[in-house]
Amino acid sequence: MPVTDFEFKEKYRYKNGFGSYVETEAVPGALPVGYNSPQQPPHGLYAEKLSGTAFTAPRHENQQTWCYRVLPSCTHPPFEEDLEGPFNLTKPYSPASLRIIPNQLRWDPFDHDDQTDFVTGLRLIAGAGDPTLKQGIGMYIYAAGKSMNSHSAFYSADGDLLIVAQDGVLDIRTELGWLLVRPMEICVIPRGIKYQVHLPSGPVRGYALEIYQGHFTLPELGPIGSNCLANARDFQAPLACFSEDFGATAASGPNSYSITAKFNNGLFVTKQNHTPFDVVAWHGNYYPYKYDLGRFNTIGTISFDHPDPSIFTVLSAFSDHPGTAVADFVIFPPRWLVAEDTFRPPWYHRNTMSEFMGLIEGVYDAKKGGSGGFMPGGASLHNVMSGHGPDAESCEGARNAELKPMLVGKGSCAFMFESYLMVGVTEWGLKTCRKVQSAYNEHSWNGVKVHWKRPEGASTDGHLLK
Ligand SMILES: O=C(O)Cc1cc(O)ccc1O
Ligand SMILES: [Fe+2]
Repeated sequence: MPVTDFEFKEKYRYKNGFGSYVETEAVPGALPVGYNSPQQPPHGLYAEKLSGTAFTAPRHENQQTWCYRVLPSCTHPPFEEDLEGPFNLTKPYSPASLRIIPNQLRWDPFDHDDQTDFVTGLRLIAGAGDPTLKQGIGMYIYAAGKSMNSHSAFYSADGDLLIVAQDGVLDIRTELGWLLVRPMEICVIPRGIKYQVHLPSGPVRGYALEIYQGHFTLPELGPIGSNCLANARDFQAPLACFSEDFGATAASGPNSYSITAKFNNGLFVTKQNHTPFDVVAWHGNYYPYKYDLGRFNTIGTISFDHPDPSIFTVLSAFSDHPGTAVADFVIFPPRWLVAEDTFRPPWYHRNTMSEFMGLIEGVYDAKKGGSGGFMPGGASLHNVMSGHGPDAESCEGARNAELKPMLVGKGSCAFMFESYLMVGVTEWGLKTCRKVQSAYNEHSWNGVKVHWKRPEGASTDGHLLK
């Protein structure tokens, strides 16, 4: 069900629609009419264009936003590399530092951290490819106990970041307006857009997926038709919202704003004497957005067999090869299972894609919950062609279950980042976090029983006895 318990605030008004062209102004008349870059934009604002695709990208892919702001973004001294910063990567970042292994991995819930904010609490756990080539993905765990300083902002030049709120509320101020993201909600912050994360309800923990290439889109619906899964109207874009604090009049003195850029998975910092949240109006189709996973219209079989999990795709980042995703964001929400004469949990499988999973809340139907199991705030990784499937207990339960209509996953939601890329794990993911469950394989699958009964007349070497 959709998340409904929110306190209405003027700042949480949104424009609905996925990939829509949005126009929003916090002050009437701030958007120039007809022009993008008039000689003198209204109210003494500067026009600044933010591109999300190459200028010459085909129309159906082209993404850009025109911002009308107090000062342009270039007005700051050079960046300096934050070598002491807490970001958990080797410096400079190299894809070669990732451990690319076939082992099935599962992590206990990741620790909360009172000392970090959203940026210092962001940990790369796994990934593939290279931000400098604009190819690949990064998967993150975040844990933060403090709001970001009100004079700071963060952006990533590496890609678009999809944030999955697992525990605690994120109140995100972006250059283009505010997004409130609660557990069971997600948001996407596109490459380059600056933001500041506040924690109105205390500590937070969650997951994030960065795509170094392309953008997230809605999956094709094929014969499903024009509705279902994530409907376009349920995606929400912020409205323009700005502060005034700049130059000699800056309330907090010179260069008191710090801007942190994630650039090739390193952090770089600059200072400036004006707030980056000074966009009074904007228009375009390149903007951050949020989505309430409770609005996902889940579909499934009403006859038999377990369909592919692609029916649960919320967002997909397409590769150049149709149907093969750089990354799919897939959820497993509560749903009715009615399949007859069917092994209802996920089948045992080996997948040409890699599967990173997390649990937002509840219990996942194919895995034990509780201590040592798959727990909210934990994760698992089943890399390319690494066999996996229900643990022994879930398997026996499913083989022997009475197959009446059953609601699975009530109060639960697992998700998957599925990618056609082979994924490597960072040092933090394998060691430093100290959450890897060393007995994952043994506990899950050692107890998988042999049910094979050799039919009368069959030999033990596969040949029929004459
Ligand atoms: O491995 C998993 O649990 C995820 C998954 C779920 C499903 O219903 C089918 C295939 C699949 O990989
Ligand atoms: Fe799987």
